[in-house]
Amino acid sequence: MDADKDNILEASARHPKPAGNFQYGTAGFRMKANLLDSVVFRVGLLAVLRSKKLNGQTIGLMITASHNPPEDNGVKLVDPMGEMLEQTWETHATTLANAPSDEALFAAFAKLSSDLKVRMDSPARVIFARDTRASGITLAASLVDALDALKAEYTDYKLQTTPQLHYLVRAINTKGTPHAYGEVSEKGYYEKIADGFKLAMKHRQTKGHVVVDCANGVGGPKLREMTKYLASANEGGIDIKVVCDDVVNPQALNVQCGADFVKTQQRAPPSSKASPLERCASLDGDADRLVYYFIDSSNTFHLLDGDRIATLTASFFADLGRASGLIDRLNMGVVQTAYANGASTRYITENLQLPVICTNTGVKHLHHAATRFDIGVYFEANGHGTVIFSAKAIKEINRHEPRSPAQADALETMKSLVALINQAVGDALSDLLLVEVILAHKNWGVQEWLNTYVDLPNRLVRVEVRDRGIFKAVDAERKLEAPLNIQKEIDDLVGKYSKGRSFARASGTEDAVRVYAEAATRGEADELAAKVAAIVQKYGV
Ligand SMILES: CC(=O)N[C@H]1[C@@H](OP(=O)(O)O)O[C@H](CO)[C@@H](O)[C@@H]1O
Ligand SMILES: [Mg+2]
Repeated sequence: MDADKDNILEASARHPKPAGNFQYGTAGFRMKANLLDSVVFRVGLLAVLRSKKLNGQTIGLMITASHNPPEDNGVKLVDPMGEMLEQTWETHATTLANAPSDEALFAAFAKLSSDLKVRMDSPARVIFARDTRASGITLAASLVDALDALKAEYTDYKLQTTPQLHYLVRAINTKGTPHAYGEVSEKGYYEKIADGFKLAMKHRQTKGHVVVDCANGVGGPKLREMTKYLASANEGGIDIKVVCDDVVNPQALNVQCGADFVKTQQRAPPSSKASPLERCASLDGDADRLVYYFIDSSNTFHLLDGDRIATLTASFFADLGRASGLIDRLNMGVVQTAYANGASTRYITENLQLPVICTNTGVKHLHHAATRFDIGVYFEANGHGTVIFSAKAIKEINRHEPRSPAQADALETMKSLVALINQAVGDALSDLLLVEVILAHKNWGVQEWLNTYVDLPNRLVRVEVRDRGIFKAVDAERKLEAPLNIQKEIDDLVGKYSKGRSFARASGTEDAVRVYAEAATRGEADELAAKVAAIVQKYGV
């Protein structure tokens, strides 16, 4: 520890902490890039500690601020199986990030390593990557300074999507085991997904092309790369038209395009030249979120968001379960948050007859709940999600003896989807191909997909209050237990609206309270949202 002490103190002096309080939030640390130097350095120290604690398993570190503006950046850690960092360690990250001086930082580091019984002579391995933000290169250098100070082994994977980094972490840590996830390289990532796609598309064909807006981020070059591993549509592959892929000008990132723009603005990027019924999709800045959309023959815009991807995917797996004869052996379910449109929840429970779990916001909560199913489909309405398979599901799928050619076909498709789907984390590129496979199997276009159910009109508003901390949510964030009496006022109001549903909760990523409302008509949804927002405002002064 003494040698570490000198090294940490010396290196930390090059990365002084600015004023302010930092918090490892829903998506790691995220803020203006010029405030992040010390944070990234310190998260690097924690990554080393985490790897040592786990006997040298590889930990991932991603430098990205996803859909935030170009001048922001962020950092998050990836655990050995490609999952998000274990929650108790988020607190440790926050502790290190806020140590007021180099000495205090070392003291906090030493205390953590002793409290957590980390063997400092264990090896430490870290891999890292970044999105296309201009600040990413300097921040990666701050990270390397931390890794060098503690003599950790590391690999810089440079530009990658967030899900690619998760893939690499999982592939490294499962290499040579019976659960080997795939070859440890970017090429291995494309090959695994493309092989799954090709198998799933046997005897099927995609209809026309899909236009993909890449938010002018890292998803652009990576999607182009992936297309090299896929055949064109007339050879059983897919025609992908990549747009909004300007990564030369970093200022263009997420501006007037990308999944967050499309979802929150409920419209196509202004640069879109889509014609009626043309299939369009948008990724976010680090390519872990995906939404689809189209304009119909009367030029009306329709969004096919995370709820739609969840319902489409769940219905397809239910079909495959029945067709393969595995339906009774595997339990299947969907995980959503309170932001899921009520019509989607109803469609899943009533039409698909599948259970739905509602969790707190943040994919780690959804992912965790989805592990309760053998085949768990989870998506946030904003387009972040995936499907995960239990060990039992994989075993059943691999050993089941089909009793007919139809069963064999369904089983083959299931196997190929296990390869195609990025089970470590929601992945826009893998989700895109998953949707394309399902549409091809169902022989559907976007209109048929939309026709499965009718969304309830809804409204999401942001309310700024003095202290959002006083709003304490319970029941998967659908109710407020504090301030006292606020929930009763909201309930009384909601009761007056046909198909009314509304809730308020403090955002985990922004200094605001979010209010969501849905009702039978657009006018009522807007009115309900405005009135609940007024209640929040009243309690928030
Ligand atoms: C309503 C909404 O879209 N909330 C987002 C947003 O969380 P908030 O806690 O609502 O700020 O950011 C999270 C992280 O990116 C994402 O997981 C979540 O879905
Ligand atoms: Mg993202």
